[in-house]
Amino acid sequence: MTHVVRLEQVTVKRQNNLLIDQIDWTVDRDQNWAIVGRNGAGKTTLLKLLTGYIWPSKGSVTVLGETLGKVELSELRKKIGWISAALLSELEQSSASSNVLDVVCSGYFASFGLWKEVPTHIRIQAFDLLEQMGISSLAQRNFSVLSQGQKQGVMLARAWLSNPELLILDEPCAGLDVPAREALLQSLSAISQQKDAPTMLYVTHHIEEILPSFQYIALLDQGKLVAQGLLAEILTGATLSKLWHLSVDVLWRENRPFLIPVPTGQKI
Ligand SMILES: Nc1ncnc2c1ncn2[C@@H]1O[C@H](COP(=O)(O)OP(=O)(O)OP(=O)(O)O)[C@@H](O)[C@H]1O
Repeated sequence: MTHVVRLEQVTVKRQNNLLIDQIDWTVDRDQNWAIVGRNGAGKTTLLKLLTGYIWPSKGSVTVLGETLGKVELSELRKKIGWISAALLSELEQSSASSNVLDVVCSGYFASFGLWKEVPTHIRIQAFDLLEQMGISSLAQRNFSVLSQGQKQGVMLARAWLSNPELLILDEPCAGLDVPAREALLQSLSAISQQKDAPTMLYVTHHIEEILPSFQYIALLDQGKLVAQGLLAEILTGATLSKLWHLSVDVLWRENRPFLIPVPTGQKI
């Protein structure tokens, strides 16, 4: 079986700091992973490694069967959808005067802005996706005037349209209120249930965002992968308390985890 992601003994060192420390990690096609760790743990660095925006100091990185260093990155990136604060700020700069439908359609070309004629069937597909997400009324609105939650939804539709094999979500619900968060998660859940759904990697600080379709988790601490495997086994009060140096418990409802700080709030 071709692995979607395979990291072997990967280390990233910058100015004597170990950003990533000897990580071994394999993601298979039918696995969706949550990635959790404290601020500065190395989560975004790990994601940037997968798309070739950061180069390892040691070790090998293979993504969608291609070893980085031996592949044309622009071709590889066309197969990867990415939602992050960095992408949002790129879109805000490049698409300030574009309407929402055009921003979604730019996902088809993996470009910022539209430089080519969009085929009619792609426009229809883009509109259908917006409709499926309940935001088609925004289609003709200028992207720059959207609220944070609306922009996040448009980014997801843009990534969805590009039909990626790997979908990377770096804190996609940051700054969203609860209804906007749940709407975005519902769309994500719909994507995960499609035939040929992409493999998803989801970075978050909020475990209640981890949907039942995410069955695996990687815990990062100071650049090290300190735990990885099945969510049900790893996501416990004990492991999170150790990771965060804070007493917490995990409560499960409807197959979703919720964080409960232990009342004393004592540091462990
Ligand atoms: N080019 C660089 N040179 C030196 N240090 C860097 C560089 N890029 C990132 N770092 C450091 O690497 C560490 C990991 O950063 P990263 O952005 O991956 O963390 P994160 O887990 O995504 O954090 P957050 O949850 O706050 O977004 C941080 O301490 C950061 O300051």
